[in-house]
Order: sequence, then structure tokens, then C-alpha cells
Amino acid sequence: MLEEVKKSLEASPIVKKGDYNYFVNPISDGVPTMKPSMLRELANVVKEHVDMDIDKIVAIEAMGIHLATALSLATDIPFVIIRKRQYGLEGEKEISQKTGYGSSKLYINDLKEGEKILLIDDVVSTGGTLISTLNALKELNIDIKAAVAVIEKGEGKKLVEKETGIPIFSVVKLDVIDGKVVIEKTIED
Ligand SMILES: O=P(O)(O)OC[C@H]1O[C@H](OP(=O)(O)OP(=O)(O)O)[C@H](O)[C@@H]1O
Ligand code: HPA
Repeated sequence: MLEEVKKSLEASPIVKKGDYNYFVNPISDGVPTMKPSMLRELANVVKEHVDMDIDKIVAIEAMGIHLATALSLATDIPFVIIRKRQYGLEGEKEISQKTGYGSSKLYINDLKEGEKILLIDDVVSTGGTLISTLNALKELNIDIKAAVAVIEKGEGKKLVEKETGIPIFSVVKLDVIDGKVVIEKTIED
């Protein structure tokens, strides 16, 4: 299990975004091409390890979307996307998101107070995205049953947990060392 995921991550090209070492992988970028077997395996790992007694899966645009779709098809649980586009719908909540290489706005729609959710994204790195998103969901009184970042890069996950009080489930922990992805551990180790 997870052999395909590990191999794919270790083969990731690294590109510079300013000083930031950005790995490029099908899970986090859809580039190079994603194999259905790998996507299915990730959905199954999440389904097996995380409490799926939830009303909705919530994805963060863009690279949470394919993961939420796969998980939705594997569980029959509906999903909604926190978009980078503003709709101006009633109840829409704006979030400011900051990563290690950029910033943008995100918009929460169609989540109700007390709704039980699982939040999913591809990567937690500095933790900026998850901290602002989870805190905004808490302000809306959403019942966050689980938060998933499939890939944990560096030490940002601990910061998210400290700042939000919400445990983050990740499948693979990695870092970029000397221009290469090094896998530190997986959920199976
Ligand atoms: O922990 P952080 O440092 O915040 O990094 C993680 C975030 O960075 C990426 O998003 P990005 O804004 O690049 O958008 P994308 O999903 O559209 O590629 C990734 O999809 C996470 O949302
Ligand atoms: O290095 C990265 N690669 C892909 N997605 C990311 N999101 C945050 N950091 C990264």
C-alpha cells in the first residue's frame, strides 16, 4: 500500500517560487498525470482512517477538489468547495489565505451552523491556509469532525493544531531536502 504514492512523490520535480522549494506532483498539482489507482488509494486510506460520520465533505480550491470528489464517490457523501471566486450569495464568508509563496481570498458558501464536516486539502505546509480556513469554519459554528491534508510538508501541521485546536490527519509527511522530496513517514509506518 502507498508504494505508488511514495514513488510518485519521490519523483516530484522541484521548482522555485521565490525562495520556496515547491514540489510538483499529481496529488498537489494534477501534474504530471494522476493515475486513477493512486487517487482511489488515497480516498480509501482517508475513508479507513477518518471518522466519516459527517454530513458533507468540504474541499479547498483548487487542489482539494479532486480529492474530495474521489472521497465523495467512495462514500456517497456530498461535497462543497471553498472557492477562490466570490459569488456574493447570502451568508457567504470571505477568508484571507496566505501560503509560503502567495496569498488570495477564499469564499465559504452553503455550510450551515452545526453541520458535521470533513475538511480536505492536498498539502499543509506553512499552515496558513488551514489556520484561516478552520478558524473561519469555527466562527460559522460548523462542526468540524475531521481535517485532512493528504501531504504534510515541513512543520506547519503542528502550528495549525496549536492555533486551531483541531487535529490534522495526513497520509504522508515529507520535506524537500537538497532539491529532492524526502519521505519522512506515512500513515502506515
Ligand atoms: O500550508 P500552506 O503554506 O498554506 O500551503 C498549503 C496550500 O497551498 C496550496 O494552495 P495554493 O494556494 O497554491 O492553491 P491551489 O490549490 O489552487 O494550487 C495547497 O493546495 C494548500 O491549499
Ligand atoms: O511544495 C508544494 N507543492 C505543491 N503544493 C503545495 N502547497 C504548498 N506547498 C506546496
